[in-house]
Amino acid sequence: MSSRAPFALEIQAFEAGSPPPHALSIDLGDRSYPIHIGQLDWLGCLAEAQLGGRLAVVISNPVVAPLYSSRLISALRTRFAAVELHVAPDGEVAKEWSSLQAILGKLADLGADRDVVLFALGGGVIGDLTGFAAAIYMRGVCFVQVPTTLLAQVDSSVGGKTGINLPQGKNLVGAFHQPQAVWADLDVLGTLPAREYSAGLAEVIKYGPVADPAFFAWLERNMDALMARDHTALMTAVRRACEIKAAVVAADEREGGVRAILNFGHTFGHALEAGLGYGALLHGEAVALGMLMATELSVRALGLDSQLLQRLKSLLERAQLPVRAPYLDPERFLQLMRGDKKAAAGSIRYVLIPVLGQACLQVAPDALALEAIASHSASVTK
Ligand SMILES: NC(=O)c1ccc[n+]([C@@H]2O[C@H](COP(=O)([O-])OP(=O)(O)OC[C@H]3O[C@@H](n4cnc5c(N)ncnc54)[C@H](O)[C@@H]3O)[C@@H](O)[C@H]2O)c1
Ligand SMILES: O=C(O)C(=O)C[C@@H](O)[C@H](O)[C@H](O)COP(=O)(O)O
Ligand SMILES: [Zn+2]
Repeated sequence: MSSRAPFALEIQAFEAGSPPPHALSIDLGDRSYPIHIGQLDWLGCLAEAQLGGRLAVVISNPVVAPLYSSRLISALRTRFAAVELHVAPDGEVAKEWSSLQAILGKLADLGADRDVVLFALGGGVIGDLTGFAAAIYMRGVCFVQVPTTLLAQVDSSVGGKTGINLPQGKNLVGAFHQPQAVWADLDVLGTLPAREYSAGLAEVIKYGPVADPAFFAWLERNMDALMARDHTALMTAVRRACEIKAAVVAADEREGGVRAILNFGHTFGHALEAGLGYGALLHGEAVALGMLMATELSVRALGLDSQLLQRLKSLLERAQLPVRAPYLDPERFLQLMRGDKKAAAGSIRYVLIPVLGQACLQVAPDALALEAIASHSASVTK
């Protein structure tokens, strides 16, 4: 098997000790935008973004809207003549055509023109759905990400990947469309259920193996504080995750190369999500399992030191994430992975780890991939 060179990535060194500034910026030329992190004043963020006008539409869901929409709507009323709320269904199942159509229909019914601004108030599902609606309504309108899950704050709200699922695979329909700003208010995480919080930690952990050994070691030292939702630890983790994601996206917005490293664990994970039925596993849980499988494959195919596999497994366990996948028929698993967007010329390309902190995109024999899957899966349907 030919071995690919790891992607090169330049990121600022990780400094856990220094007090983090509360706003980052993602450098995309005239489409650059701020990522605000911390205890936020949404009015101030809005003023800084210089957003205002005739109509703002908040897109949320039945869980998040009762918690946070009135606070957001009050802030928006100071700068928009009209503010409307649209409540999409909750959960992964909402990332589909009917939810998208309902948003687009609502915008048209409201008489929204190209100056409308959408606000995605929710987790990654609401962010992906709202972003896609913003990308295609009147061929593109502005939107702001107001992420309310840990996963959305550390990953999905940044970088402009938007879209919906098909039964055949995750995120198979979508667009790259960058938001105007990201407002990651750590206070809203107080109401997040424990299982969802853990799912977010999976995407935090992801950044270590592919880009940042020092951050990985910091996570090992600070997982207990993170599990206790300690504010300082959380601030450091969210900020570092966004810093890495912003650097990767700025280097390769449309995933022609290095951006693929953010897909570590996702070839396996997305297959689990689609194969078991959307919502059976949370996205972060599927990514946790996928990272174990991809690391196992890296050991078997690239000779990665198996110590990393043990370290990763132990960190995932401490984050209360699953480390054994439910059974999925191996042929179905492979079939779903062949539909992954990174596949080329009929071959599945995996994000693998030749050495801690570096990643490459690599074809591997199906037999090895099946061994990696079997090593971290239940052997039969329960
Ligand atoms: N675009 C990207 O770059 C990107 C990156 C990672 C993941 N994703 C996508 O994100 C989705 C997963 O996102 P998620 O994990 O945020 O799931 P989610 O959006 O379904 O939110 C998880 C659950 O938490 C609830 N919730 C949200 N905020 C809450 C709060 N503050 N308090 C109480 N409950 C709250 C939601 O209603 C939901 O039930 C997947 O579809 C995944 O494919 C996209
Ligand atoms: O931003 C990216 O790039 C990512 O790959 C982040 C992933 O965590 C995320 O789940 C993303 O939605 C996956 O994208 P896809 O292109 O594999 O559908
Ligand atoms: Zn993901």
